[in-house]
Amino acid sequence: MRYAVLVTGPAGAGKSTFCASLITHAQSLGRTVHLFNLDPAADKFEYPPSLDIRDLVSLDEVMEDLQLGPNGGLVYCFEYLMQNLDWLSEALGDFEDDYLIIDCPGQIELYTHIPILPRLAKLLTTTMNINLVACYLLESQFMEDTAKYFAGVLSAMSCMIGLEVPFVNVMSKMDLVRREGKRKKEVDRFLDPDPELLRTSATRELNPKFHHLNSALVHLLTRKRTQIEDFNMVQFLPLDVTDEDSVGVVLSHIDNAIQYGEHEEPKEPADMDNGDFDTGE
Ligand SMILES: Nc1nc2c(ncn2[C@@H]2O[C@H](COP(=O)(O)OP(=O)(O)OP(=O)(O)O)[C@@H](O)[C@H]2O)c(=O)[nH]1
Ligand SMILES: [Mg+2]
Repeated sequence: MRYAVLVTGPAGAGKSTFCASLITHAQSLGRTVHLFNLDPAADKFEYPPSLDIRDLVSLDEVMEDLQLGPNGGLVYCFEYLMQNLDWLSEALGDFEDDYLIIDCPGQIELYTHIPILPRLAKLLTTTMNINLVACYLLESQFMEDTAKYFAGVLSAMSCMIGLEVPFVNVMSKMDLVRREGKRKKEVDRFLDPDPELLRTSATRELNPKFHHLNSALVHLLTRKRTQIEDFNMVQFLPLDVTDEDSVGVVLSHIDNAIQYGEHEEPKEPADMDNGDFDTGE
C-alpha cells in the first residue's frame, strides 16, 4: 500500500517548512518517508527530494525557451508533466509500501483556476492506487484581516472541492499567534470559521461598498446555510512547526484521513476541538 500527502496552499504559507517537519516527525516514529518535490521553481530543501519534477522539466529553461513568465512557465511545466505520465509512474514504481510527502508550488491559480491538480490527484489515486490526502495551508497572518481570511477559506474550499480526496486544512505559523498573545476564544473563531467575523470587519468604515459585498457573503453563508458553516467543511488544525506535539496532531489527522497502517488497530485522531492549542493565555 502506498500513501501520499499533497501539501498545497498559497505562496509562502509554509508548505516546504511543513513538509520538512512532517518528515522529521515521521522519521522519529520510525517511518520511511520520502519528499516528492512538485515545485519546478524550488531551489533548496532541508531534506533532499527522492522524487523531483525538476528532473523532468526545469522552469528556468521553459521560461527562457518559450519566453514565458514564472506563472505561465509553471502552468506549462504541469502540462508537460501530464503529457509525460510514464515518467511519473516509472518514478513512483520505486516506492512500494512508502509514504510520500508531496510539496506543491504556491501559485494560487494552480488550485483554483486550472484543473491540473485534480487530474493529478485522480491519476495518483485511481491509476497508481495511492492512498492520497491533501493538506491546504493558510498562514496565521490571514487572521489579521477578516476579508482576506474569508478569501482564504473560500480558496481552501475551492481546492478541496476540486480535488475530491480526503482533506485536512491547516492554519500554519501559529507560533506567531502565540507570541502575539491572542485570546484562545478569538483564535477558535478562525480555526472553525465564524461568518459573523465579517460583520464586525474593519472594512465597514474603510470601504462601505466592500463591506456590503462582505455582508452579502455572510448572508449567503448564514442564511442559505451553506456547507462552510453547516457541515464544518472547512476547519483548520493549528500548526506550530516549532512544537513537535503540534506536528504530531496534524500527522495523526493525516494518518486517519488515509487510514495509514490499516492492518493495525484503527486509531482515533487527536482531539480536534483545538483544546490542544495553547495560546499561552
Ligand atoms: N514563524 C514561522 N515562520 C514560518 C513557519 N513556516 C514557514 N515559515 C517561514 O515562512 C516563509 C515561507 O516558508 P516556506 O516553507 O518556504 O513556504 P512555502 O509555502 O513552501 O512557500 P512557496 O513554496 O514559495 O509557496 C519562510 O521564511 C519560512 O521560514 C512557521 O511555522 N512559523
Ligand atoms: Mg515551497
